[in-house]
Amino acid sequence: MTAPRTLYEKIVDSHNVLTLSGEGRDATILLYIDRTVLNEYTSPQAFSGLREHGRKAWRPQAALGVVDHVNSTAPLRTNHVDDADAQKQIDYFATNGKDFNIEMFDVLDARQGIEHVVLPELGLVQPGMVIAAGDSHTTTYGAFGSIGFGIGTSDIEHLLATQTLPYRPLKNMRASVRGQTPAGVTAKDIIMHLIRTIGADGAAGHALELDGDAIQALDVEGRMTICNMAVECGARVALMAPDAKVYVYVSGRPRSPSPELLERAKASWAELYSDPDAHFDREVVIDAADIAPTVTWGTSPDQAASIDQATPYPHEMPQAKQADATRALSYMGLASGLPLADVKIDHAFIGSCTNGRISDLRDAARVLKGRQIADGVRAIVSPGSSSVRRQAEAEGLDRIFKDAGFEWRQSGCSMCLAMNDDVLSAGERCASSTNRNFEGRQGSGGRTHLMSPAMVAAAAVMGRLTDVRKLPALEI
Ligand SMILES: CC(C)[C@H](C(=O)O)[C@@H](O)C(=O)O
Ligand code: SF4
Repeated sequence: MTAPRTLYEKIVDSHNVLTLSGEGRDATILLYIDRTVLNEYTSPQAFSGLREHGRKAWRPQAALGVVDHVNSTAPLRTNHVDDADAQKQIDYFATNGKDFNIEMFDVLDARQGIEHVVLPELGLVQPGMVIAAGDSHTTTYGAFGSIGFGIGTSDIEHLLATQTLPYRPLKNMRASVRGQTPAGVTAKDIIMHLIRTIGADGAAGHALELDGDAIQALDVEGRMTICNMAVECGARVALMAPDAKVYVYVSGRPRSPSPELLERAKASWAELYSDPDAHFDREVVIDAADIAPTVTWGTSPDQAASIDQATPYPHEMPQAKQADATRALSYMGLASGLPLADVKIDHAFIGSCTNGRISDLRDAARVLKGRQIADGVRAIVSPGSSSVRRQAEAEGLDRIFKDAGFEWRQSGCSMCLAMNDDVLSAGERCASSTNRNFEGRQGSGGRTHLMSPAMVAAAAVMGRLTDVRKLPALEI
């Protein structure tokens, strides 16, 4: 009988080419990578490295590149941007695609979008895979029971040249979210609550498996939101055991394997769960009933609270957190003891690989239907991919957003990290469906409050952070 293994260990074992050094838990192995994801921002040096060393891409068909970080989201955008550096990245990316025989989607491609939205919607993420990308939010793919992790530029070069990576397996951690979430609580609230509970380094050095009835109850897109943001509590890999919902999601998409192959794959997918006695180095249990709509008040994703709470008094916090909290409140321009529901906003942003999928847009549109954003608020929505945008338009969601006063833009990372023209001005405060609220993340001096898309919509309507469950009823 083999020793019980975690889901993470099973997938690592099945991709272990050979042991490079050490043994047991200290071994460094050579890990086979099924898919490589590239973007224009983190891949250039890797390609330059390949050129310098005279190397080719060993398995170009395993890689896909998408322009997403620096591109414009203007409704009538072209392949050209004003920023010369960004233009260079976009052009070099296209050249690299041609020279190395790798498929690349430029901004005008009908399949363009944020890489972590595009891969799953094409059917390129299947259970049991190992996927690496030059981007930390590659953890998103854990929603399918596949290992996804971010790598640096020199690793991208190694990966393209060999389709493998030297790899030190991670420790195992499990977070179980038990019971039922209260009405109005979304996947985003679950992950923000977990991050707030265990801290921004709570899962550092671990592969984080999430299970429990509250996770099983989520649709696949909600699960992606959670795995995406798991990196904000330090997890290098997030994982959820795949189930029938995942099987349905991964079939019938433009790049899904054939129905026959999928049928055969299901036999091995059925093994993708942690054995009952598998060892976890760390375990936490969250009671789903405790979770409320959550917003950040600070400059780290764990500086968060329920919307019905107030900003903290740093001296009442654990010693180790006081200095950061004081600095964060000052950067955010917030006094202590201020009810979060009194915090006024200037901006609202819906999009990103955390919450830019069709279900996220539907959630926000449900709140906005028949309502108007508050005077003085600027609100934009950037669908996670061009195909999400088309789907939303087919459902009439664009009209709801526009009628409410939102700008309906093209897809890309956009204001999630403000590498294009979608930037906050210093001092501006934004309700944002994104995943990072670091200082300057959405523009130098800009202030970010993270929350779910429905909560962003509610904040846009009220002009201040708002419990979406308490929005005044529509006058009909
Ligand atoms: C630009 C890229 C390196 C970065 C990441 O790795 O996550 C970005 O996507 C982000 O969200 O901060
Ligand atoms: S949308 Fe944001 S988090 Fe996602 S890849 Fe782009 S910048 Fe990173």
